[in-house]
Amino acid sequence: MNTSTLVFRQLFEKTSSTYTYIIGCAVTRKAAIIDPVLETAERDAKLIDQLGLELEFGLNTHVHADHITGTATLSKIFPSMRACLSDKSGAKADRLLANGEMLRIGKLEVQCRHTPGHTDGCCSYVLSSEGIVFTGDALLFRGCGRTDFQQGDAGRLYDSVWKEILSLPDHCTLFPAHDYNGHMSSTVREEKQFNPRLTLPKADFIEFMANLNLAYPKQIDRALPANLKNGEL
Ligand SMILES: N[C@@H](CCC(=O)N[C@@H](CSS)C(=O)NCC(=O)O)C(=O)O
Repeated sequence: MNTSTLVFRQLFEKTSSTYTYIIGCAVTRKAAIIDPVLETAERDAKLIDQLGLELEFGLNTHVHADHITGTATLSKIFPSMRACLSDKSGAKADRLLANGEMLRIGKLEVQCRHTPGHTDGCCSYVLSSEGIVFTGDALLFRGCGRTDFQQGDAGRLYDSVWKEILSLPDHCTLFPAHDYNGHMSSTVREEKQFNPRLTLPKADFIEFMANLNLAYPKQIDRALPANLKNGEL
């Protein structure tokens, strides 16, 4: 991580175990927030102000099912912030991003890589110069996003994670949207070696994902309709 050009914070929302990230250019103070949560949006806005950052983008990795995004709240606090989602999300946002599209944040360049499978519209955000990837729910620490609702497709998830994330250099640091056991980050090298799901052959992965038997997220009924409208209640 090149700390001379990057301002970086990892924040946590405990009800949904969501990680929110602030990334900023240390030179120009331009910044983005990744996967903010409604309940902690004001906390994050205060930190952005205290760090002297100018919030340009609110980047959602996908239409979340387990919490309401904080991008609508942050747009009110920072009117020049543009809320972004994948152009395959089927949801409303200020800017819909194509696969491979680059965003400039001061001297930082962030690439949107589509990583569907958990949902159709999942994407990861890659800061190549810093060797950092925000994987959303596509790839979690020693795990991955579930594929049993919201257009979930285990075969598609397997292909997109291997093609768009695990093909990056081994040293890249991976920051997920959630962790339920206290882990905060991983690397491409570790997940290629130790991820118990993604290291399976594809057919076995598909069978494994079909038998996860997870309970539905508690907030799904309020989160999905709101998140299709950028978190507007
Ligand atoms: N208990 C939580 C929901 C937990 C959950 O389903 N997490 C999702 C990501 S949020 S849709 C997931 O993909 N989990 C994968 C896994 O293996 O845990 C709640 O009620 O919100």
